[in-house]
Amino acid sequence: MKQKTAPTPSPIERRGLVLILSSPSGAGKTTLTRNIANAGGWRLELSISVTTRERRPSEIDGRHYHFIDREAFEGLRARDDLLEWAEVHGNFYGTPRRAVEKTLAEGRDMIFDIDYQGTRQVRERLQDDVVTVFILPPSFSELRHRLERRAEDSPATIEKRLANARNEMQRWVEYDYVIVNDDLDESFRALESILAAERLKRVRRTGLAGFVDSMLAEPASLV
Ligand SMILES: Nc1nc2c(ncn2[C@@H]2O[C@H](COP(=O)(O)OP(=O)(O)O)[C@@H](O)[C@H]2O)c(=O)[nH]1
Ligand SMILES: Nc1ncnc2c1ncn2[C@@H]1O[C@H](COP(=O)(O)OP(=O)(O)O)[C@@H](O)[C@H]1O
Repeated sequence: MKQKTAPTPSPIERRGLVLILSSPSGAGKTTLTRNIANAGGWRLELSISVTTRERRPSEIDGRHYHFIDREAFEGLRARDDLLEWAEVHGNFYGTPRRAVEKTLAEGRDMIFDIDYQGTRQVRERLQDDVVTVFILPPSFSELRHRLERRAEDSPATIEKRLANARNEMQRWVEYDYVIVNDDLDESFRALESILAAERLKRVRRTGLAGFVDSMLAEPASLV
C-alpha cells in the first residue's frame, strides 16, 4: 500500500496582527492607512469605525465610517459590540468588534486608524498581536496647512483639532514606531518596512516549529 506523506508544514503560517496608526488630526494617518490597505499586495483588512461625528463632504457612509447617531452608539456600547471606543474632539468613535474577530480568526491582518485612548484598549485586549505606529507632522505650521488644504472642516473645527493636537502629539512615547510624515512616499515605504518586519517576527510564526522539525526528520542520506 502506498504510504500517505504528511504535508510539509508551511513556514509562512503565522498569527494575524493588528496594525494601528494614530496621529494628531492632519498629520496624514488616514492617507497612509488607506494607501497601504488599498495596495492589494499587503492583504490588510481596513477596520471601518462607527462615529457620531458629521460626515465630511468627501466621505462615504460605510466606506470611511459608519455614521450613526448618539443613541445607536450607546446601543452598541451597551451590547458590548465595540472592541474599543473613545470620545475625540467632542464626538464618539468605536471599532465594531465582530468584524475584527472574524478577520483575525481567518488569519488575516487588519489596520486601524484610531486615537491613543482606543490604542490602549486594543493593546490590553490583543497584546502581542498589536503593532502601533505614531505619525508626526514635520512641524506644527505644516499641520495647520494640511488641515486648511484638506478643506473639509470649518475654521472652528480646525482650531479645535489644532488645540487638541498639542495633547495628542505627546502620546508618541506609547507607540512601537514613529514616522515623521514629511515626504509621503518615504513615509509609505517606512510603513511597508514596519509591516514586513513585523510579519517575520518569531513569536507570530506558528508554522516554523513544524517546518524545522520536518526538515530535521529528512533521512540523513538525502542531505
Ligand atoms: N478610539 C477610536 N478612535 C478613532 C476611531 N476612528 C477614528 N478615530 C480617531 O478619531 C480622531 C478623529 O478622526 P476624524 O474625525 O476622522 O478626523 P481626522 O483625524 O482629522 O482625520 C482620529 O484621531 C482618529 O484616529 C475609532 O474607532 N476608535
Ligand atoms: N506627507 C504629506 N505631505 C503633504 N500633504 C500630506 C501628506 N500626508 C498627508 N497629506 C495631506 O494632508 C491632509 C491631512 O491628511 P489626512 O490623511 O487626512 O490626516 P489625518 O487622517 O491624520 O487627519 C490631506 O489633505 C492629505 O492629502
